[in-house]
Amino acid sequence: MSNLIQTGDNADITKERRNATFDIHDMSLFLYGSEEILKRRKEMLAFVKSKPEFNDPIPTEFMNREQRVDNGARKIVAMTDNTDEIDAGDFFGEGMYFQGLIMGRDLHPMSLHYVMFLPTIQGQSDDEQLDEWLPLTISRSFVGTYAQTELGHGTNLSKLETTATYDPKAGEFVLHSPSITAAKWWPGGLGKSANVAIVVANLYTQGECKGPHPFFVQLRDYDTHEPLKGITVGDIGPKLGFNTSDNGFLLFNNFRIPRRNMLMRYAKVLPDGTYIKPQHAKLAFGTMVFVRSIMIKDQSTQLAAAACIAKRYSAIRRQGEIKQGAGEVQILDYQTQQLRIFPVMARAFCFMFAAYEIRDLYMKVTEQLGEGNTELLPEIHALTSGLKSVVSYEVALGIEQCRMACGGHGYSQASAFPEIYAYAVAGCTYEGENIVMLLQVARFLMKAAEEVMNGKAKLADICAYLAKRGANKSRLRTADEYRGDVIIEDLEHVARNQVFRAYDSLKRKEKEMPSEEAWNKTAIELCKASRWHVRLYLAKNFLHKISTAKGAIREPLENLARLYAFDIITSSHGEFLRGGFMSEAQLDELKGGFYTLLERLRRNAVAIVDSWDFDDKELHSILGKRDGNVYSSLLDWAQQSQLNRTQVLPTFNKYLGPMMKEGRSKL
Ligand SMILES: CCCCCCCC/C=C\CCCCCCCCC/C=C/C(=O)SCCNC(=O)CCNC(=O)[C@H](O)C(C)(C)COP(=O)(O)OP(=O)(O)OC[C@H]1O[C@@H](n2cnc3c(N)ncnc32)[C@H](O)[C@@H]1OP(=O)(O)O
Ligand SMILES: Cc1cc2nc3c(=O)[nH]c(=O)nc-3n(C[C@H](O)[C@H](O)[C@H](O)COP(=O)(O)OP(=O)(O)OC[C@H]3O[C@@H](n4cnc5c(N)ncnc54)[C@H](O)[C@@H]3O)c2cc1C
Repeated sequence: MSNLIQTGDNADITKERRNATFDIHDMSLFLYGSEEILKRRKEMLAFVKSKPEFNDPIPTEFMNREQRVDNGARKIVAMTDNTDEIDAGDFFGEGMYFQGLIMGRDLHPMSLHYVMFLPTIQGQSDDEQLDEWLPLTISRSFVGTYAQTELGHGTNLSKLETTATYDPKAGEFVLHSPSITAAKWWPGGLGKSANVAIVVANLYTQGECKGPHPFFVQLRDYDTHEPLKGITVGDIGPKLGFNTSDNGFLLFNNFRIPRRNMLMRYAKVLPDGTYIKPQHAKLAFGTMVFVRSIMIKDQSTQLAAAACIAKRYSAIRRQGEIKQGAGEVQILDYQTQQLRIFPVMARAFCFMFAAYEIRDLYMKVTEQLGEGNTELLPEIHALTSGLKSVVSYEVALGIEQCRMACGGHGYSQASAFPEIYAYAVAGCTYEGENIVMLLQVARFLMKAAEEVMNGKAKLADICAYLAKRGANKSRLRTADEYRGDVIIEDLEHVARNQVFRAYDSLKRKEKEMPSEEAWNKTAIELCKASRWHVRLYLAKNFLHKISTAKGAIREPLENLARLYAFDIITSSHGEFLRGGFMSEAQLDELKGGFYTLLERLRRNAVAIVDSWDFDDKELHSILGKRDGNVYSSLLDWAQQSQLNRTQVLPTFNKYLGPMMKEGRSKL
C-alpha cells in the first residue's frame, strides 16, 4: 500500500490508502496473475515514459481531428518501431497494455492492421499464403484493414452486395460494388491510411453464390499511395469517438485480383472454378470471434478506469455535511455515491476474470482447429457473442454512472469520462450489434433446451444447469450466509426459467406461424434468456475465482463478488419473486445485505482501484490522478485550452463587442 503514498499527496487520499486492510500489491497479483506480469508492466511503463516520442505535444483533447490523426500515425509508427520491448505474441497481455500506454483510448491508423488484418492473415491463409503475407504484415510493409461492413448491410453478412466473381479464363476474381449501398463503410484506417485490405465479399463461381469469403486486396499504389484504378476510397467523417482513426468507405469497379488472393485455409476455389467448401460453414468468421474475445478484457479495463477515476475523485471531493456542523464530508461517504460506484467496480473485476477464461477457451479452440476439430466452435461463438453484448452494455452504463457521480467535473474532458465512454460504447455496435449477438446466443440456448426436452441432455458445460431439477424455493436465510453455491442455485433457477419460458413461447408460436416469424415475435424473451445465461456465467466464474484468493485480499474480493450478485438480484427482483421462489422478506434481507456490503467496501474503496495498477499516463484523467491533487491540476489543464492563448478572441471584435457597444449606445 505504502508504495502509492508520496509526499505532497492529497491528505484525504493518503488517509484512504493508510486505512486499507490489504496490500494492494497482493490484490494486483491476484488480478493480473503473476509477479512476472506485474514486473513486465512496470518495465513497459518505465520504457514508455523514457521515450519522448510517445508523448503528446499537447493533451489530445485539445487537438482537432487532423492533429489527432497525425499524432496517432506518428505514435503508432514510433510504437511499432519498438515492439522488441514487448512479447508481441502476447497480444492479450503485453500487446494491449503497451498499446494502451502509448496510444490511449482512441483507435489509430493501424488499429485494424493489428486487431483484424493480422489475425485474419494468420487464421485464414493457407501455408503458402502465410509465407507470403505474414512477414509483410509483421514488418509493416503495408498497412491493412478489415473491410466487411457495407453502407446497406453490416449484420446480415449473407446479404453483402460486394461480389467476387471468379473468371476461370483469367484465373482471377473480379471485385465489384454493384450499387451505392454496396460501398464498404466503417473499416478502421481504410479511408486514408491502409493500402491493403481483407475484403469480405460474396463469392460467385460456376454461376453459384457461395456466401461471404475473405480476399486479400491491394487498394493503393505501394509507392505513391494513390488509389488503384477501379478503387474509390475515402474517410467517412467524424464519429462519436475513434477520431484518430480514418474509418473509410470503398467501392470497386470490376477490380481484378489473382485467384490466390482468396484466403484459402478453409474454403478454396480451384483454377477451373471448382469450389471446395470449408469443414465448418462459419470458419471464415473466425476473426470476429477473436476480436469479441479480446474485447472483454479491453472493456473491463475501461470500466475499471472509470471506477478508479470516480473513486479517487470521490475521496478528495468534499461537499455537504452528514452531521451538521461536523464539516463537509468526502462524497465517498454518501451511501448513494457508494451505490453509484461500488457495483461498477465489482463488475470490472467480474468481467476481467471472465476475460481470462475466454482467453483460455479461445486458445483451446485454436489448438483444436489446428487439428481439424471444430467441436467447440458453436460454444465459443455463443459465449463470446453473449459476453461481448452483456459486458459492453454494462460497461457503457457503468462509465456513464461514474461520470454522473463526479458532478460537473465529470462532464469536463479533463475527467477522461467522455473519452472512455466514446471509446467503450462503440463496443456495443462493432463486431456484431449487441441485440443481434444476443439472438445468436439464444439460438444456442434453444437448441440446448430442445435437447433437454428430448431427454438427450448431452449439453455443453455452460448449459448443464438447464438439465438440472433445482429447488422451487430459494435457500436464502440470512444475507450473511448468502454465498457461493446458494447464490448460484438461485441465478440458475432464474436463468433456467427464462430460457424455458422463451422456449415454450417460441414453440407455441411456431404452431401458429412460420418459424422465422415466431422467432421474431419471441425475440424480446429470447434476448432476456441470453442475458440471464450470460449473467449466470459471469457470476459463477466470479464466485469461483474469488474462492481461490488467500489472505487479507479474500474478504474485499468476497464483498465485491457478493455485491455483484446482490446487485443483480435486487435490481431484477421481480424474476426472483415469480412463483414464490423468494419471499418479500428474503428480498428485504438481501437489500439489507447489499447496504452492508457497501459499508464494508467503503474502507478499501481506494485501495481496490489502486490495485488495478493504472499509471496516470494510462488513466489520462485529471480527476483520477494518483496523488489526488485535482484542483490545481484542473487549473493547469484548463490553461492549455486553445481559447486561452490570447486574452481577447476575434469573436469580441467581430460580434460581441459591437453588440455590447450598440447596447450601451441605446441607453
Ligand atoms: C505489436 C503490436 C501490438 C498491437 C496490440 C493491439 C492491441 C489491441 C488493443 C485492444 C483491442 C481491443 C478491441 C478494440 C478493437 C476495436 C476495433 C473495432 C473494429 C471493428 C470491426 C468490425 O466491426 S468488423 C465487422 C464485424 N461484423 C459483424 O460482427 C457482423 C455480425 N454478423 C455476424 O456475425 C453474422 O452474420 C451473424 C452471426 C449475425 C449471422 O450469421 P449468418 O451467416 O446469417 O448465420 P445464421 O443463419 O444466423 O446462423 C447460421 C449458424 O451459424 C452460426 N454462426 C454464426 N456465426 C458464427 C461464428 N462466428 N462461429 C460459429 N458459428 C457461427 C449460427 O449460430 C448458426 O448456428 P445454428 O443455430 O444454425 O447452429
Ligand atoms: C466504431 C466502429 C468501428 C467499426 N469498424 C469496422 C471495421 O473495421 N470493419 C468493418 O467491416 N466494420 C466495422 N464496423 C461496422 C460494424 O461492424 C457494424 O456497424 C456492426 O456490425 C453493426 O451492423 P450495422 O451497422 O449493419 O447495424 P444494423 O444491423 O443495421 O443494426 C441496426 C439495428 O437493427 C437491429 N437488427 C439488425 N438485424 C437484426 C436482426 N436480425 N434481428 C433483430 N434486430 C436486428 C439491430 O439490433 C440494431 O438495433 C465498425 C463500426 C463502428 C461503430
